[in-house]
Amino acid sequence: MTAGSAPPRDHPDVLPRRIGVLIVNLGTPDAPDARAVKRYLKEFLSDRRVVEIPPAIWQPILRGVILTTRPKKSAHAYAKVWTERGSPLAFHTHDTAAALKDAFGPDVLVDWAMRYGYPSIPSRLAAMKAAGCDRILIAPLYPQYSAATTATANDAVFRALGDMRWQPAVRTLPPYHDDPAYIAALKASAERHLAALDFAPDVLLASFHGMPERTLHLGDPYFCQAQKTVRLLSEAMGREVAISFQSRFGRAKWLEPATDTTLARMASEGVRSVAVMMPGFSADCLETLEEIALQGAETFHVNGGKNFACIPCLNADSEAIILYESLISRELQGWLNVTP
Ligand SMILES: C=CC1=C(C)c2cc3[nH]c(cc4nc(cc5[nH]c(cc1n2)c(C)c5CCC(=O)O)C(CCC(=O)O)=C4C)c(C)c3C=C
Ligand SMILES: [Fe+2]
Ligand SMILES: [Fe+2]
Repeated sequence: MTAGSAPPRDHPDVLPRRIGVLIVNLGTPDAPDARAVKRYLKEFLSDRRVVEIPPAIWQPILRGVILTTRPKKSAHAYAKVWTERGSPLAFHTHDTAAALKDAFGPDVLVDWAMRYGYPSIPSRLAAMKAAGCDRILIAPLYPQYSAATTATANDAVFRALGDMRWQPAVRTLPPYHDDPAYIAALKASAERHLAALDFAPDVLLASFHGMPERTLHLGDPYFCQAQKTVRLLSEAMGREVAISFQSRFGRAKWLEPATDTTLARMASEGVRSVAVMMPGFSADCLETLEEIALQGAETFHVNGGKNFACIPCLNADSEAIILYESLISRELQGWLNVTP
């Protein structure tokens, strides 16, 4: 084709060039029932980045034991936190993308996808490409890097690119566990919610999703990044922040101290009031709303604690949107002339 001439009639459409930002979160069942939870758990727990046991050993356990017992139990837990808008993790992630829609100007499309379930990563990447995005920033919303979260989201993106003749250029958002904008967002959100309580907590506890302890020794930086987040937050807030790890799964040793035993111990040692925040979760979900806000409160109370508060995740609150605008505009530098 020569300059100025029209493309030949069989030439593929060339759309105006745009930039995509794809926010990625973990994924959640379609409904709070055993069938949907089973489908979700099968996909999630078959991911070799999540359960690092050889498939020949793990798949019979997964199919024969876990998927025959856990879906019913988990569906019951999901039912307690399900809303008119569906799963909290899904609607908060949707709302985050919606709030960022116009943040980077008309040439930047912001969308969201889930690593497991819907909307899927391949489908949203295809939609971005169809809308003319030739450069895409993948933003896995995990402040602390883990192979079980960040890496598997990026793997799914790169697998989808493997099927494309004309790939977009891709960047991935690095972990932001020690980014001043993240620490500032956590501090502002925690202080706003603490100020609204009718008690002043003796202890502020930061509860992170756990991981098998083995992953730390294999080189996963998650544990150390969580520790650093808490140290920086504690310095920024000018108060002690305790740390613990929740959501233990399976029989292996997980990172410690565990949140449930920490809450029980604190209450039995005379701590009267506690506020729990979950800085590793970008959005409220089953693990924060059921495991902490409901079960955690019960554990604290039955062991003698009096006041318990669960601080919401950043979700799509103003602190979160300021944070993501800062992180994303920095990553778009060179693609777009924006100031972080
Ligand atoms: C080996 C099992 C698991 C690992 C490793 C793991 C790591 C991990 N998970 C999150 C974030 C979330 N996990 C959520 C739910 C969830 N997690 C596991 C297991 C492991 N997670 C299970 C089996 C479940 C499903 C619920 C249940 O049956 O208990 C969620 C919530 C999803 C929702 O629908 O609300 C999130 C979010 C992180 C950040 C992480 C490692 C750092
Ligand atoms: Fe999990
Ligand atoms: Fe759980």
